Amino acid sequence: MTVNPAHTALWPAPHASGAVDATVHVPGSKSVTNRALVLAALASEPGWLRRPLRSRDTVLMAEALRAMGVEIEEGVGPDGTGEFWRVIPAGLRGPATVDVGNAGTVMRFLPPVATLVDGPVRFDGDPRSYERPLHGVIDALRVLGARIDDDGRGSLPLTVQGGGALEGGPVEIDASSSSQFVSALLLSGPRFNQGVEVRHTGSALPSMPHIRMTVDMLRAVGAQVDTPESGGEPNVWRVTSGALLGRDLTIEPDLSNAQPFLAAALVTGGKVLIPDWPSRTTQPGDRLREIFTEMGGSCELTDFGLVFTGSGTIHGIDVDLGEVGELTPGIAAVAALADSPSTLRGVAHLRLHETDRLAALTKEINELGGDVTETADGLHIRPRRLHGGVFHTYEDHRMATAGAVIGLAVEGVQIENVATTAKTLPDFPDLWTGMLGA
Ligand SMILES: O=C(O)C1=C[C@@H](OP(=O)(O)O)[C@@H](O)[C@H](O)C1
Ligand SMILES: C=C(OP(=O)(O)O)C(=O)O
Repeated sequence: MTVNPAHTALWPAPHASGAVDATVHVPGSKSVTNRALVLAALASEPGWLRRPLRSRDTVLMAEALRAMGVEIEEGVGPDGTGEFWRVIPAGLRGPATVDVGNAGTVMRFLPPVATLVDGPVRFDGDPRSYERPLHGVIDALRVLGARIDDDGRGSLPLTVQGGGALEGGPVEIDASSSSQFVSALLLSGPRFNQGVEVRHTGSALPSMPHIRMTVDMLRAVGAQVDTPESGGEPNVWRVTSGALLGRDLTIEPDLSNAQPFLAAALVTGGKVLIPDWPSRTTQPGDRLREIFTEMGGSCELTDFGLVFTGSGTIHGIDVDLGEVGELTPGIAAVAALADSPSTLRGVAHLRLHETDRLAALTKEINELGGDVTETADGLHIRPRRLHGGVFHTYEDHRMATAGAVIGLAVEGVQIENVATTAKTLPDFPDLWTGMLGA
């Protein structure tokens, strides 16, 4: 096997010489871009995505849809409106091959789409994608009428034998390992003959804001969705069969990718402006306004965006992150630099994310001299004086950005494979050094 030199390269994380004072334009949301691509591909007329995120996860999604017959034109709009993708739906056809990389959104959102394809669709991806849970989607699709060939482990690689249509109807799943199981079934639900009714039967469902994002975006393209919040039964979502509209959607900045920049303000006692921070959003990153305020900063949502200011002091926090699990690595990094201990709870499912994030954070922070212990569902972090060293990233974009946050305060931190940030934020190294005025 050849080793990609980018994976072993070390990036010296810049150390902040003073308080940051910067405006950072954060590219579009991964979660919104990939939902918008799927919904536009399933619509009955063309649609537009403006300022889509262009990163490994979203390019994989676009390529996969193209492989199934969808046309996606790329261009640049007039007057600083940025890039756009014009999605032209077509009769979905196979045979097709889909590379999911290590994108949860691709590996979970597309098998339901593939049941609508006329022909087989083969799914494969990075080695880690074989380990990430997919059984909820596979088992549910079989109950709803799909034919899927896998090796019996309920995971990748697999082939969906698309029949051009799916019966749909009611299905029970345990989505406690990933909210994306629910989102996946709902997104394609309008195109199933009987729509879909998803009943979650397991223990706590993580990442509820991401399910709300799915529901909001479905409704915005004309789908009828009944949810627990709209008076339905707890843990039951129902999508009615019907045509979807093509829309013109401007993608919000990725608020989870804004996290390291907000953390920089907190860690250096500085100030960061994130333009275009939405006043209303389903993105989990919006919770950072509250979490990082409790950890010592303050924020103001202005006409220009979110202004986040650090006070020079960082406090520990005791917080349940079950709803906003993808924020955990960045919060752990800040917590390791705080003036008191932290407990991060409700995130056992992070053991099956891009890497086992609880083990990775514990090992890497402790190797810099930290004192982190894993609990059954999270982390205890007791801040200690840290020293430089290599921060390994395990092909996890959020490990890389978490290491960069620590590097601001600790001299001599080197991030292994910073290029892994390309999963959702290929511009990270440039945005980071730009923020620091380097
Ligand atoms: O639907 C989505 O866009 C996401 C849902 C969450 O997944 P899990 O529920 O698997 O944590 C989140 O962590 C992931 O980054 C994006
Ligand atoms: C868990 C994440 O990604 P994925 O969409 O691959 O699940 C993440 O981005 O933190």
